[in-house]
Amino acid sequence: MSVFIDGRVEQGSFDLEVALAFESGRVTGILGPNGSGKTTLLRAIAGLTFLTSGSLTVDGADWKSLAPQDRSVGLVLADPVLFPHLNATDNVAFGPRSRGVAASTARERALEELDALGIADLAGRKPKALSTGQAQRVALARALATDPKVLLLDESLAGLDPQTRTTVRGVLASRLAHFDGTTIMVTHDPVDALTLADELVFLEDGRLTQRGTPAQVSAAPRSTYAATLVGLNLLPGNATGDGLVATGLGEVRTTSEVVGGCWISIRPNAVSLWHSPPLARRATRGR
Ligand SMILES: Nc1ncnc2c1ncn2[C@@H]1O[C@H](COP(=O)(O)OP(=O)(O)OP(=O)(O)O)[C@@H](O)[C@H]1O
Repeated sequence: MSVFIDGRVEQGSFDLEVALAFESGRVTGILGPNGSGKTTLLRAIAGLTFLTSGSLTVDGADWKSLAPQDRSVGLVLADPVLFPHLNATDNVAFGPRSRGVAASTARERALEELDALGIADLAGRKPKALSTGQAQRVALARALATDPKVLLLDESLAGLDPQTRTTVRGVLASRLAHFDGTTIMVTHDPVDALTLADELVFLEDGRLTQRGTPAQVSAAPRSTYAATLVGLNLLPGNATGDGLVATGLGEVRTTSEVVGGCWISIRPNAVSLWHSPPLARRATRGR
């Protein structure tokens, strides 16, 4: 076990009360409706919000009263926040530098991390010359370059267009497979949850309502929210690279550039069932 939180955070009329353990080397997706306490949980682990009562330990060390800068945490928000005057390498090197690593070692580490996230070619660019997707990869590299014990992702892919999101999600999945720390990821996106997370935690109104692997939650969702979220259609397919994927149900058109064996996820509410061709007025929504 790496991160153990058993406590309460009071914020005005809202209170979060959870007892959760997160293992190192694993990715946990935190899901729940707006205002259910997901960001509050991440802020409590990062030290940006203090526990009103209870305990927070990481690898056995007491973090409850530790200042944010003394916690080994990498935090990536929805909007990439980079220093505008520094290029990508120096932005990423800033993390290890601020933890006392020598300049040349920090730059080497930064280049390694940019490479791992597939953006070594952007090393010399300043943020104003980066797209949002590229900037978010730099922000991820900066968070990872400090080798944090805990990586906190708060809707980190939310600001990306669907195609970029697919690319960054793939890069992130490959990187997290080699990350030894604990990753806790807040998302509203079922595809992020099902493809990146080893385990899902559902919070509703400040309380844990379900925890399990994606397969366990899909098989027996305990709330309407969980059922809606995980009720994805997942189809095995074979992508030909021209935007078409052959599946057992026929050809599906996608915007993804993947070629070869793949999985397609289709949200149930994206499927319409028609008694006669779509120009007819009567349609039955599929669920
Ligand atoms: N500083 C604060 N003072 C008082 N209440 C707060 C504060 N920050 C958040 N809250 C309240 O705490 C509750 C939980 O907020 P939180 O941001 O953790 O929810 P969330 O699950 O991350 O929501 P979302 O999905 O919309 O991002 C909300 O009701 C919010 O209004």
